[in-house]
Amino acid sequence: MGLCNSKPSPSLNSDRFSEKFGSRTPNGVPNSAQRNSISSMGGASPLPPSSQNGTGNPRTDSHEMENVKKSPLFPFYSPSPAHYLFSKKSPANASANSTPKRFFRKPFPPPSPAKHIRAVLARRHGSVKPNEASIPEGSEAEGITGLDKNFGFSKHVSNKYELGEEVGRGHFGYTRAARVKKGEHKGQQVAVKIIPKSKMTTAIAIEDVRREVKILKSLSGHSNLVNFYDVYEDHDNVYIVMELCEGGELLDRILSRGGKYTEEDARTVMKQILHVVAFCHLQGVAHRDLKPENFLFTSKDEDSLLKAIDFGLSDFVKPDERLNDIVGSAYYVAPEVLHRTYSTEADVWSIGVIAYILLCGSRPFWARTESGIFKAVLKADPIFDEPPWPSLSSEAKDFVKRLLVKDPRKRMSAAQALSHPWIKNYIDVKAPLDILIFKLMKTYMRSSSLRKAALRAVSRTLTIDELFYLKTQFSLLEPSRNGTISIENLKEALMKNVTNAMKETRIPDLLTSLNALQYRRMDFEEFCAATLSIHQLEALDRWEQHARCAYDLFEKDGNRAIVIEELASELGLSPSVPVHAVLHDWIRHTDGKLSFLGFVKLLHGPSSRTLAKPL
Ligand SMILES: Nc1ncnc2c1ncn2[C@@H]1O[C@H](COP(=O)(O)OP(=O)(O)OP(=O)(O)O)[C@@H](O)[C@H]1O
Ligand SMILES: [Ca+2]
Ligand SMILES: [Ca+2]
Repeated sequence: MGLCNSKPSPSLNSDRFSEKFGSRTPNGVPNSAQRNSISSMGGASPLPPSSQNGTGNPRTDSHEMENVKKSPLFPFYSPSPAHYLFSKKSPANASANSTPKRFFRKPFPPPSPAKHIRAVLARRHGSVKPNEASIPEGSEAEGITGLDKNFGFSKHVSNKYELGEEVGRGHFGYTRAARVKKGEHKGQQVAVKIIPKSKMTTAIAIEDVRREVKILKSLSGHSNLVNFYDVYEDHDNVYIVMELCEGGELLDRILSRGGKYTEEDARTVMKQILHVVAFCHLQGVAHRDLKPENFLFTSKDEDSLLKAIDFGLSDFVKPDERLNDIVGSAYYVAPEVLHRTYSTEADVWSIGVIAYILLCGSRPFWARTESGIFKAVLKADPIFDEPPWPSLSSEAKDFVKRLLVKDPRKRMSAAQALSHPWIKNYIDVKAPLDILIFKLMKTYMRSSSLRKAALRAVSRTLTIDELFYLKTQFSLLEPSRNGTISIENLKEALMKNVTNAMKETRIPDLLTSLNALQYRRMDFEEFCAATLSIHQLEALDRWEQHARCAYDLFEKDGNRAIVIEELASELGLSPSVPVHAVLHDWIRHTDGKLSFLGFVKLLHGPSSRTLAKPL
């Protein structure tokens, strides 16, 4: 292994530009209510009108950036609907010393509550008009005729729970603290998310609530996921009873630190987010609305546990399935979601946006309008050369960059991100099983022996960091004493993590495609070949070097003479492809063996799309 010694290129960044950027306010944080009401104050624009190009991308318009710099003071801006202007109650966590009208000195506006993509609001509420998403108190569930709003949940929430003060509010529901009135847990404090039925004006909206409950119920139990207790309904509302998290939203903590975390603190937060998201993905659940408002601390302590909440937009996704509805919150949405073909990788993008915000206090993709944000997400590269980035570690930058890769196949998985040097070199992490391993193994098992030999050559060029992740995953599969794994090991590892969600998404079906392992075992060397991701390696600067080294190794003991027709069938080309013209350069004319070009194409696996891809 590691014969070619390919190492990551040294960082070009240094600390010499280190600068504290971002003025702080003396008085602390606005809570959700104030954050929203600040946003509503005249809808203040963070940029002078002349400087807005609608993309939010400074690289697309350096003039815009100059204007931003010349006008350093921005009103704190959020385009979110101002719920509290329409609510009679103020939330319980309003604190007297928070600071409305704060001013930030930043090239981009700091984080604020994210607004859902319009399509999301439309599917829950029908057509969307300004402020429609705000939830009036005591609304009636008259709704649209013909919609069945009976969920079959228990009735009479007040028999068991005494509802208390409101602790938070989103676009779809509001949450109240409550006390258990009777039974084993009498006296215990809980949270009750109340979703008004009057807001469920479409069949999709009703289905979303049903799924929110189903997913929360089936995933409950992970230490970084809010615990589900009960669900009720009455004529007006659905009530989801869960663990009360008393430490507030991650967004509030980011703001209370002037919009920026130290690397060390950001790492602690990231570790917890990645853990719970890797768990969801292993179960086949995409959260689809990851943002700092949807992570809550259990207590006010600095080292409090962080919990994922709000599975209102989440969905089950089978291993080979792609989702296609545009959901989420604009600032956090992944490019492939906008292209309407995506899976769990989209959550990892959102985590990248959160990581970016934690480390520098600004959003990576910003514009005033929804379409402007989308344009930035699709086209713009986030800034990494403005303060504070030059003073942050090169590992931190690499970590964020590898989450914010536009091509989802090249993006790290959540479990992989936990093995990234920025995390694993500094804190102890018990890596979770990665669903990606099973998916890659499935493709490998279906590959021809020639492709397997090519992958094996690549596996021998992996760096220590890349091998670290594979070693951890291999050990989670509990190899026997002679260092090999069987289909039984794979099954047991999955079953250790099984929940009802995994049954729904038929994750265990992945094992059928690995059936060939019934008759043999796999050693670590083959495991590396089976589970390395060519797409991810391709995204690295040193890919060319990797591939050349691998080709040299392949030349020594994998390359053989091959005729064009055989190669065409290896690549799964359709008979309509003019193979002689297309594959001409893929075979070396001197000895009839695979050329470097042919080798790299072969690595991508059997697909006629291989033809279209540049090297
Ligand atoms: N278990 C809990 N403990 C304490 N507060 C909670 C809990 N669950 C939710 N909240 C508070 O209620 C707010 C709204 O809850 P939630 O995010 O589930 O609603 P939503 O309407 O689906 O939100 P969104 O607008 O993001 O879709 C949260 O941001 C949080 O402040
Ligand atoms: Ca929420
Ligand atoms: Ca929600």
